[in-house]
Amino acid sequence: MKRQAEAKLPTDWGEFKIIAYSDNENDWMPHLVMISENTDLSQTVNVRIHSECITGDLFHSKRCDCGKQLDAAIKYIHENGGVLLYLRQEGRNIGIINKLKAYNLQDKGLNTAEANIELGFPADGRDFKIAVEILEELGIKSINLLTNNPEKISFINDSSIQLINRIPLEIAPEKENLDYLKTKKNFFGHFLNNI
Ligand SMILES: Nc1nc2c(ncn2[C@@H]2O[C@H](COP(=O)(O)OP(=O)(O)OP(=O)(O)O)[C@@H](O)[C@H]2O)c(=O)[nH]1
Ligand SMILES: [Zn+2]
Repeated sequence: MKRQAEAKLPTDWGEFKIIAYSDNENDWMPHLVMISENTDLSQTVNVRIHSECITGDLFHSKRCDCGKQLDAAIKYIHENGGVLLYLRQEGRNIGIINKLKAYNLQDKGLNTAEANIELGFPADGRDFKIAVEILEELGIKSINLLTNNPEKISFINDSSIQLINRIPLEIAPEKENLDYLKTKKNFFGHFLNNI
């Protein structure tokens, strides 16, 4: 995992720097990092570790809360300083094709975890090793993490990175994603108070 390229990135939210990380300089899908201007990486840094969800992040799908979490995280990071890690872990690491197959199974009554298992995958195929590697490469030693996911918390707690605070990133449920959020809370143990 290496820093392959970086550039200034002005956005609707404000000024960021974007960095692409990959083993291979010709990788078309490198992990991406957005750093808000004036972020001091030697202090405790606000960090969002976001797993790619093209349907939610780009097409504003209502099946999940990913797109709204991404927008809220970028806004928070712009306002308070911080770093967004955009990890290419589409569909909790099963890829977009399998995620669409999982959606069909969910339409037949399976929940998000059961659908993954029915397709022969773990309920959640991610780990956050890459996130730790990237944070280390950036020289970050201490973070506040924007998440509701207890797995991310324990992964960071077992790493070289010091976790100071969890910043909740809870989105108001809608009827289309209520079952999805219930599974997040009841099966995966996410800290969700509005469900
Ligand atoms: N396999 C599968 N993946 C999904 C589904 N809905 C969303 N995802 C993926 O789930 C990932 C986001 O993970 P979530 O569990 O929603 O949230 P999280 O990032 O673990 O937790 P937070 O930090 O609180 O947001 C993205 O990669 C999405 O593409 C689904 O129904 N099936
Ligand atoms: Zn999503």
